[in-house]
Amino acid sequence: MLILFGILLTALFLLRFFCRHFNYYKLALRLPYAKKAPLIGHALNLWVDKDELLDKILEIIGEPDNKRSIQEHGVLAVWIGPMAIVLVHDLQDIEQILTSRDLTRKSYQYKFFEPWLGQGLFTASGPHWYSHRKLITPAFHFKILEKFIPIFNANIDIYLRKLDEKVGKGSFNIENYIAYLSLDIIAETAMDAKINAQKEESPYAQKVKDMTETILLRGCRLLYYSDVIFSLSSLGRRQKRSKRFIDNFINDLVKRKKEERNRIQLTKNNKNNSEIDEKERVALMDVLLETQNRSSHFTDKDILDEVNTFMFGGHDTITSCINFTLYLLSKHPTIQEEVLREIESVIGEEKFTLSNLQQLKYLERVIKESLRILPVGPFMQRAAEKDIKLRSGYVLPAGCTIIMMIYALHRNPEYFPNPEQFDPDRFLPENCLNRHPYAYLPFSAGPRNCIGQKFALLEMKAIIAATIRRYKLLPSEDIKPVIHIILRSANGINLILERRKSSSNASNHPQLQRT
Ligand code: HEM
Repeated sequence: MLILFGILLTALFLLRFFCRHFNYYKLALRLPYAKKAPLIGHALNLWVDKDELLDKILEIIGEPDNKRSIQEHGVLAVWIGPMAIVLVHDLQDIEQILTSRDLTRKSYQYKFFEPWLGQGLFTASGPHWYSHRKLITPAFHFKILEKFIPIFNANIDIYLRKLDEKVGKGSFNIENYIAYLSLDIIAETAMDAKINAQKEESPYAQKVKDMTETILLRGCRLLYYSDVIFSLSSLGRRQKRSKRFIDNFINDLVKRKKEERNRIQLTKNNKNNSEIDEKERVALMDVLLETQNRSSHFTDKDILDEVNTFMFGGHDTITSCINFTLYLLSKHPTIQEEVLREIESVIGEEKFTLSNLQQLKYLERVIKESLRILPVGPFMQRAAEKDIKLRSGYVLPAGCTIIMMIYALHRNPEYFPNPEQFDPDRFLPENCLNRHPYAYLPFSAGPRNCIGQKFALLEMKAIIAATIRRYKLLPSEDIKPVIHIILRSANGINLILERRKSSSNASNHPQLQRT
């Protein structure tokens, strides 16, 4: 009797569930789909170690039937139990999604970032995101970015000293050298804080790494998708401790910054207060405080969320892209020498400035090509808020998760012939002329594109140029790309360094003399 009642209750529950989601299933079931076990779909295939996820997804879309379906229709639904995840490959569909006003909401998985980033730009949606995006955009103006170049220079000096110790010592993993350098730079540019991640064990840097790791691990364990189970788990408690530390650290900085700004305000009477002094040292946080002065809707919590967002968005991404580019240069000595020739002719042994970094056009093409082959954001996700009819006639139902396949998009031979070949000349102006603007999307596009891309390009140019100017990079071990939130290498970036003869010694190097 009890069993019969249980079966009836389950059937009623399922019936109610399918009735409520009738439209979703009606439309989702019409999409071309990757065939797999009934009911559970690909749930078991994607239940893999975090290092294998990229391979598994590529394996699914590489299966002959699925590949044909993607080429023919531009979309493929992968079922994970009752959930349809729609992989979108066609560049016109991707353009439609990225430019649609109804598709600015991020997918379910982004909620795992919320304990850290709150309602910062990366995670927010709707009117909150829209108004903040408008308020924060001026923070990335070249006038402000220019003030960051001395910060790049000073931190790069420390990095070069550290790397000097690796010359002549054989293969080593450069990954953490870049990671700590970019953390020092983003902490100083975003918060005006010297965290000295390169010099010593930095508790703040440790907590930031911890936060990223706990988010990654949560995403890999279905059980932890439940907020309750996660918050009771040891991983959830670890995340909470890191979050508390990070928030206290930033809130203290905000408090000190406000006091400092009040002091400065008292002493300058004749200046236009809404403008940032040309000579004044400025961090992204100052721009947020300036914004708060102008808009009473911008709260201290908003500042905390946005600073955390800058720290997240502006550190791992840059680290991964620089690491991949150095790796690719080590594998392509002729291109590496061309990069060196350009640095010698444009900058010589001088310090980096906004102007000379902007003139490194060949290096810019190298970085663009590196981001094509190894896009740091290989998949971009959205949650459909309304039904979306695609060019092919298929309809993505409201409620489904959409994954745009940037990794595959960048390998479309129609736009990038011989796609696995590393060839920076693909980005010569004449070669870009007739390319579809949505064929290459390392920073996304449309209203939710990367707000920090100009900042990123400048920093990456400075770090890569400083490295190549001083060392010849020799390859050591092939990388294994994996998705750990972003694309990175599972086995690190192992290289061999040789000091260049043309580069002057640390003692007479203009940058190194200052530290
Ligand atoms: C190589 C470096 C970088 C790459 C490849 C990159 C890539 C991206 C991509 C693909 C997105 C869109 C994500 C999505 O729609 O899900 C994005 C968004 C974003 N990025 Fe970056 N990024 C980089 C560096 C930076 C830096 C340096 C900052 C800040 C200092 C930054 C801040 C942001 C923010 C705040 C967003 C969210 C924008 C919005 O939704 O309005 N990024 N980035």
